[in-house]
Amino acid sequence: MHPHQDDQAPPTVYYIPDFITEDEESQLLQQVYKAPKTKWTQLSNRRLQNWGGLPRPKGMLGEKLPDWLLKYCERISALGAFAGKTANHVLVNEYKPGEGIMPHEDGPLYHPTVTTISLGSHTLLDFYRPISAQELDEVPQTEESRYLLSLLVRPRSLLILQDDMYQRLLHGIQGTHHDSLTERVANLLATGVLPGATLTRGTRVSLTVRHVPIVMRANLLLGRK
Ligand SMILES: O=C(O)CCC(=O)C(=O)O
Ligand SMILES: [Fe+2]
Repeated sequence: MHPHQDDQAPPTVYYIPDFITEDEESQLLQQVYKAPKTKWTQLSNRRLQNWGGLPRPKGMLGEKLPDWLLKYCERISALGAFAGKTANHVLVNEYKPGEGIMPHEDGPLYHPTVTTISLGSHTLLDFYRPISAQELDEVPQTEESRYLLSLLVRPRSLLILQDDMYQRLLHGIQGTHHDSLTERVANLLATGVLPGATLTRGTRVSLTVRHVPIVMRANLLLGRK
């Protein structure tokens, strides 16, 4: 049996090319790189900035978003991406060519919609089936056999993932320098890139814009009104 035969196509993916203009893209990049060095967290294969507070199981100690991010939180929320709520959290990730992120789930702390603006370069976001309990007894599932499809995100685009794409599947980015665009890229038609093309990665900065439902106010934590 073909290993992917019983998997459904993703139910809720919206890909919006040119969601922001080239001017807005360079302004956003300027703001990201203007942030103090201490705002960056260096990980082994990327670095990141966290804005809006640190999401924790008991809630997020909310911090005011700067205007340059609030603008996009509001623009994305106005599309109805967060069921009437306004996004209050932004993760900025920077990937140099060859960098990526291991397949993972984003977890339960967020409203189950993730929206991503890409800046500076494209990337290929790969999606994987989770390992099911019954399969654990059988043949070990390799990353390759669990791979389902990829989405190409080009600079200035907005990607919105909801439902199973967010809650059931894992997503990751391979640490490569070149991406070959095969039939496994599910949104190729929407990107204007021809099948068979190879794209070379530059430095990509992504803004992952989300809504964290449980927010604590600092003054409540300090016991003041
Ligand atoms: O850079 C991206 O588009 C994905 C980032 C991501 O998956 C995350 O930060 O959880
Ligand atoms: Fe993620």
